[in-house]
Amino acid sequence: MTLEREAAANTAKVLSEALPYIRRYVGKTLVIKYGGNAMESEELKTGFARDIVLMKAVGINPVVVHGGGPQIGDLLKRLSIESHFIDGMRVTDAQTMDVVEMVLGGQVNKDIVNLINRHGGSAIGLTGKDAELIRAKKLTVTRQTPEMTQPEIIDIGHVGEVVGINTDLLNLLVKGDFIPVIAPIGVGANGESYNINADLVAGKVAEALKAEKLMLLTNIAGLMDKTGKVLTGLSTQQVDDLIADGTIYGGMLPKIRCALEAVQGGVGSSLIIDGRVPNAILLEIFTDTGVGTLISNRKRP
Ligand SMILES: Nc1ncnc2c1ncn2[C@@H]1O[C@H](COP(=O)(O)OP(=O)(O)O)[C@@H](O)[C@H]1O
Ligand SMILES: CC(=O)N[C@@H](CCC(=O)OP(=O)(O)O)C(=O)O
Repeated sequence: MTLEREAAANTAKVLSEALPYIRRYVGKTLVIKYGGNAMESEELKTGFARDIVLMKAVGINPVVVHGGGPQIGDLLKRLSIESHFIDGMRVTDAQTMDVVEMVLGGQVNKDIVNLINRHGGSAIGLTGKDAELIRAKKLTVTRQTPEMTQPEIIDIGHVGEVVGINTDLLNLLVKGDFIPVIAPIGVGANGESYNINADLVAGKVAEALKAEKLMLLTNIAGLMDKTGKVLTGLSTQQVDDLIADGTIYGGMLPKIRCALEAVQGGVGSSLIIDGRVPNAILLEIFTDTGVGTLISNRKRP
């Protein structure tokens, strides 16, 4: 067999092997959260866009929620505005909120939409303000140390939590074969803007759409223990213990919480996977070699 013929035979084999996986997910909705850290190169972004277009082409319905923490950080730095985080959430004053809205709703959202469309998809970019897609209220953060008799309330500014998702809009777009690309900006009862952690938005969107899967693409192999081993199949209690002993901190806190909550709220399974691996989404959906942290009521199929 010539080399060309051998390569073609391999391609045909790979496609054929994907058939049972494609059949399993046809017509199902998958919510994919694309973290700002997993957008670190043009090559990765292009690969992500192609994976999303391929999913749609075989009849699966991807809904994308994106982050952009590092990109917000870059512009804040250029503007000499300092920012800091509490429990993985950016403390957001009015000035920072303007920057968040510009970067997430403008630069990052349109960049992803453009990439998907250039590769043959029909992506529509939205923030939570479009048709009130993400209704939100101010997030209350509390902190308690062993010395304190009661928890103190910490004001982290214009940071929100999701109150409701406009599923009519998303269902309409999905039915029309569009790919929604959502920036995690919420709108309050009086039209005010809220900065919401993108993982939390993805979890709530997945719950509201009763998605088959929530995939959280990040810049690490998964949720790891202190020795660096990727942990999978964790219960709420195990996660609570890992938070209490400091194994889970920072940006992983909202991620693992929303992965658990989504499954408790009816999503088939949640996954935390390494978005730096080329074709991470395809590996997870169309093969048995998916890796990362799986939270599910079922066993990995
Ligand atoms: N137990 C843990 N396992 C893996 N990563 C962890 C853990 N605890 C904290 N982290 C941190 O969480 C980060 C992922 O969160 P984040 O930076 O917010 O990603 P993203 O931008 O993809 O949402 C990791 O890069 C790591 O620094
Ligand atoms: C409240 C809060 O922290 N919001 C995030 C929103 C973006 C985000 O979540 O981006 P990643 O997924 O890339 O981390 C922020 O301001 O960075």
